[in-house]
Amino acid sequence: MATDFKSIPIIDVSPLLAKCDDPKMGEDGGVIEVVRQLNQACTQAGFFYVKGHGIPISLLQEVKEKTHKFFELPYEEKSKIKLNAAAGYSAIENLNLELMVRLEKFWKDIINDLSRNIMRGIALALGGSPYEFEGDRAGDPFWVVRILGYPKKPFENGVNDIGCGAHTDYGLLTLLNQEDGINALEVRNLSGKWISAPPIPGTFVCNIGDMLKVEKILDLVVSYSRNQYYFELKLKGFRILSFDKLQIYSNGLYESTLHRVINNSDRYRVSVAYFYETNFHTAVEPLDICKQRNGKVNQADETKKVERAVYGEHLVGKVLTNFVF
Ligand SMILES: O=C(O)CCC(=O)C(=O)O
Ligand SMILES: [Fe+2]
Repeated sequence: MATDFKSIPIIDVSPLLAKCDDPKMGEDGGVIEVVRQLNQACTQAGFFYVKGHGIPISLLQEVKEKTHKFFELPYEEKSKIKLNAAAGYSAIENLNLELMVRLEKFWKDIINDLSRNIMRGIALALGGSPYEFEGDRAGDPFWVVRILGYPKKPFENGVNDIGCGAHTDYGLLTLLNQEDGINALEVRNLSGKWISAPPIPGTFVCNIGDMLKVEKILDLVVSYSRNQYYFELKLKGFRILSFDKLQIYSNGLYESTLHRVINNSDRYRVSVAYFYETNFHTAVEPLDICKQRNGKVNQADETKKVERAVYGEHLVGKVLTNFVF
C-alpha cells in the first residue's frame, strides 16, 4: 500500500482480454487504457476489482453456494480433510467430490486463463513484454483454491476473534470471489487506515502478492492445501510473524497490501480465493525492466532492492509457520 487510497478501483479488463493473444496487444488503445489503470491500481492500492472478465455471474454464484454446502456439513465430515503436517500439500480426496471437481474445472478452464491474461496486462504495466510472467517464471503456475467460511455472530465466546488476520498474499495474483451483501474484507492504506473492499456482484477483487513485492508479512491461520482448498477458518487473534525481504519481480515498484477479514454480520460468509502463483521452484528476482526503472542501493547489485527468493520455499515457510495443523 504505497498511498493513502480511499477506495479500490474497478477495472474493466474486457479490452485486454479481447487482445490477449495478440503479441502486439500493447499497441492497442483499449489495452493501453487497461494497462494504465492496472499500473495505477498496483502502484497505489495493490488491490483492484475486475469486471468484464467474461465469467458468468451464475458460475461465481454456484461456486459460493457449493462452498456454503461444504461448510454446512457436520464437523466430523469436515474433519476428515482437516490439514495436518503430513498432508500439508496433498490434494484431499473423497469428501465433497462434487465441489472439488467443480472447483478444479472452474480453475483450470477459466480462472487460470483469466489470471494469466491479467498478468499480461501487469507485465505491460511494468514496462515489459506481455509474456514476462510466463515460461520459467509462471508458465506452469502453482495455483491454490481456498474456500473460506466465516461464522456469523454471535461468536462462540462473545469475542470477535474469528476472521482472517492482517496479511499479504504469497504469490503473484489473487482473485477473490466474495459473498454478496456482506462487507467484511478490509485493505490497509499507507497511513494504516482500513479501507473497506465491499463485494461488488459479478466482480473479482484482485490483489498482487509477495512475488511482486514483499516487505513484511503479518499472517494468520487459514486452511491450505496444494491445488485445492479446505477447511473451516479458525483464526485466533493476530500473530506477527517474520519480516521477509524478498527479491521480487517489480523491484519495489508494486507492493503487496495488508488485508484482513472481519465478519460482523449475522450471516455466515463464504469466499473463494484463487491464488495464481509462479512456478513452484522459480527463483524470483526483479525483472530487468524493473531494475532499470527502480534501481536502488544494494551492496551486491545497485539495481536490486531486495533479496532473491524461491517461491516454493517462501510458500512452504509461510504455510508451516502460519497454519494450525
Ligand atoms: O475471505 C476473504 O475475503 C479474503 C481471504 C484472504 O485474504 C486470503 O485467503 O488470503
Ligand atoms: Fe489474502
